[in-house]
Amino acid sequence: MSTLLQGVTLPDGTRTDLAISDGVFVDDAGSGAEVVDCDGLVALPGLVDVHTHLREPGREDTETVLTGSRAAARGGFTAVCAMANTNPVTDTAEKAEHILDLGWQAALAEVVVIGAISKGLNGAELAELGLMNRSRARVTMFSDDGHCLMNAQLMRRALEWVKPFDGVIAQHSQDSNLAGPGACCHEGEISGRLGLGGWPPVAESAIIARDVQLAEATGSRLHVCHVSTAEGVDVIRWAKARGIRVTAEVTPHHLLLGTAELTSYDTTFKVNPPLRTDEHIEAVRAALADGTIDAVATDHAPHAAQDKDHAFVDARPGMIGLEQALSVVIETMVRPGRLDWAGVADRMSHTPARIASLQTQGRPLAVGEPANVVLVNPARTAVVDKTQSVSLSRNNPYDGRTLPDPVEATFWKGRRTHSR
Ligand SMILES: NC(=O)N[C@@H](CC(=O)O)C(=O)O
Ligand SMILES: [Zn+2]
Ligand SMILES: [Zn+2]
Repeated sequence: MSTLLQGVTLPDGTRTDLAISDGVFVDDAGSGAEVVDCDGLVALPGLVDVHTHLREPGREDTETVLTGSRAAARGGFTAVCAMANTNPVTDTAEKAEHILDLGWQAALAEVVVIGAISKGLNGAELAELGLMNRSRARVTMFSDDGHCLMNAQLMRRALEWVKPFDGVIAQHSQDSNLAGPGACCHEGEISGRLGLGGWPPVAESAIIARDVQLAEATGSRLHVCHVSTAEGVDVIRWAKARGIRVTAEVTPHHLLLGTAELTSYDTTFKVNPPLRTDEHIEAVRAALADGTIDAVATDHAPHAAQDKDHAFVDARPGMIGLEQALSVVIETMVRPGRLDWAGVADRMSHTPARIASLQTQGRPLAVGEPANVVLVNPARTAVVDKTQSVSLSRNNPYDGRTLPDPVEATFWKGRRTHSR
């Protein structure tokens, strides 16, 4: 099976042909190769998402490993890291291997398993970190995402535990003790106006500050999930300048959407951390541009209508994002000139692959490398229609919006996993 991507533009702007055979880039695809006309298309290395909720096992009505992989491929992703807050929680080697096997059965993207830090996400007792790492799933990233790991001693132990295998602890940085009663949006003018409890920015930055100090004390790797505040960015910038081993991600929705979405109390826009005000949106965009925030991660969080159709305070937090992630990054970062294609390749492929210790993802588009590639049409725009999603859920915050619609085709290990 060979393919020739003819006349494609690389992230650095050079125009070339890319030949694929047996899953890798080769010098010559041979005479029988399928030729793809890539005139006007940019090739990016397959995107890597370090933060995806796939909901299997437990809520297969909202997403499965298969449907989530489909959404990933459609969004240009060749790898997704599956968060541990399933039911049951991914907190043992056996459960980690189960998710891994489901990923291989779906065979539409590399499904990388994230293990829980604490048993059952209870925040009290460490899960089997070492056994998950030594399992077939080779778990290197651990997170209690959905919950903030509040216990500093447990955080310290987790950081120490993953150090021998250069693992990473990914924290959902929201200090629950600093949340207002029923906190479900940004604390500020908006929470007062809507009469909703708020999350102050310091609830995020105070935990990040604690955790980077623990990362420094242990010499271990910390990853900060979904940074949403200027204050959080400031702490990360300080920590990096000090040489602390911290990486951070921002979601597409925190790059594009703000508190203005909440005035209709539409629970699609309820998410943790909450959508913020313009000053914070500007801060995370600037931080992604200058590398203080290392990566874009979707936090794709599918929910059923029955879990969203409630008063704002009671609805489940989270929104989907795999299919429109690149669209939003183009809209907020590429079109305004804040990231070029090489920058997009870095923030959405090379760097997330490094954070998750993936050997065959985030590689250069070069002979001998695995043929993980997404073909991007930079000019195309469309109106997002949530009913057209291949995700099982419809909590799509971009529904009805005109956005770039870039993904023409995705190839994982040389095999086409999506085409328009
Ligand atoms: N982001 C969310 O609001 N929800 C996520 C959990 C999380 O990422 O914290 C979910 O699992 O639904
Ligand atoms: Zn989270
Ligand atoms: Zn999440």
